[in-house]
Amino acid sequence: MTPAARAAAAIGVLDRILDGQVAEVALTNWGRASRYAGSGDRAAVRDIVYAALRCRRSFAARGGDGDGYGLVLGWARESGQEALFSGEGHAPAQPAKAGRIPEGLEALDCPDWLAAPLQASLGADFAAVMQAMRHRAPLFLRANLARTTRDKAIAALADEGIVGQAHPLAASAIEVVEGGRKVQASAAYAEGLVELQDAASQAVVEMMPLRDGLRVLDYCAGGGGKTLAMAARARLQMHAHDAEARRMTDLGARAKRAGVSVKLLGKPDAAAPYDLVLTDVPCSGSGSWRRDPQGKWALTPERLAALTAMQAAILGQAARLVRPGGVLGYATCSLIESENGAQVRAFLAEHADFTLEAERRFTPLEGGDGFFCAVLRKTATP
Ligand SMILES: C[S@@+](CC[C@H](N)C(=O)[O-])C[C@H]1O[C@@H](n2cnc3c(N)ncnc32)[C@H](O)[C@@H]1O
Repeated sequence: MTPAARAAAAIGVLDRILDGQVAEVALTNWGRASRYAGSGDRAAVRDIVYAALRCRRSFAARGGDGDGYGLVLGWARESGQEALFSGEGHAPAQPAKAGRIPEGLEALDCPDWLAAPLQASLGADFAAVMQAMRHRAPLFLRANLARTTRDKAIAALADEGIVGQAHPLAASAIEVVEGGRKVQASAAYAEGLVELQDAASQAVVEMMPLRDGLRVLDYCAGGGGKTLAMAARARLQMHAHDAEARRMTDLGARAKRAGVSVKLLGKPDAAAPYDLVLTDVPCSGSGSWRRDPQGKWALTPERLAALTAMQAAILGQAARLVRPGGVLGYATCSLIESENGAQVRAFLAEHADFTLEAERRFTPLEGGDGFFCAVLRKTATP
């Protein structure tokens, strides 16, 4: 496919997404219907689609319209490729609208209602963080320290043409700078030497005070990213639970590949009390909008309020499962204060038997996704 035909394909995919399809579904459907498209074409179309979803507001301004055509034209204008819109062959039609240079929140691709809460949380970093969110996230791997060292994992990846560099956010973090598309087919991945995991997500796990022998529960395990990262750090009695058990379907196989043992629990209190309970709660996902840009535009004040209520309920339930003297970890991939520090302070106001031991916020300015993590200690006497 020519670059212009790829732009035209991206327009079609974006129109499906704007009609309500999930981005991944729309891309898969397009791929199935376009047998002529090679892997390079698919990757290029995907990149344009995701860029347009991340920068939906500013590209609509530049392209003169918020439909697929306008968004891809906005992308082409921002990246100096307007000549792709020639109307010749498979190229998109020549532009009829001039568009305009986006300004303020529009230029930052920030929904109006989110500016106040994000400015309140991020302060002087607000504009830089929103700018960073306009670009794709780096690809990070976690060296599985249960099986290898980070340096050996980097060497094993290099043997397969994948160039990785140690990243300062976490002792296990590797940033892939070349050959990222080969990772999932690599022997290093198949043998469990590395896992796909954001660097800040790894840093959150490093904040958990883990040591051999501890009885640990990952209360919101989902696919098990943090479960496996915790299990790799020490010889734990590791338990995983999720309200939607089907999310943990692959966790057994992933644990086996990683060489760690995890017990899946239908009921979180089945093995209580625990030395440490991690609650990686459902959240706005505002820290990972680079990877899931549809979430930025779909979030509403009502949804945010429902999420904060759910987070408070989960914290309260999980707190009861921690043994006296044990630890409750609280994590979100959010940059919004009501889900982070404010949530922890509200918990502490109601739970006099807990104290705050550590708290940290991560933003994309450090390279990884936006995250928040608090470590809460339960008093030793019940
Ligand atoms: C942010 S995701 C977890 C991601 C996972 N820890 C990881 O690192 O891959 C939040 C998870 O919480 C689960 N969840 C939602 N409500 C819950 C509840 N009341 N109790 C336990 N899990 C819940 C969701 O099903 C979802 O899988």
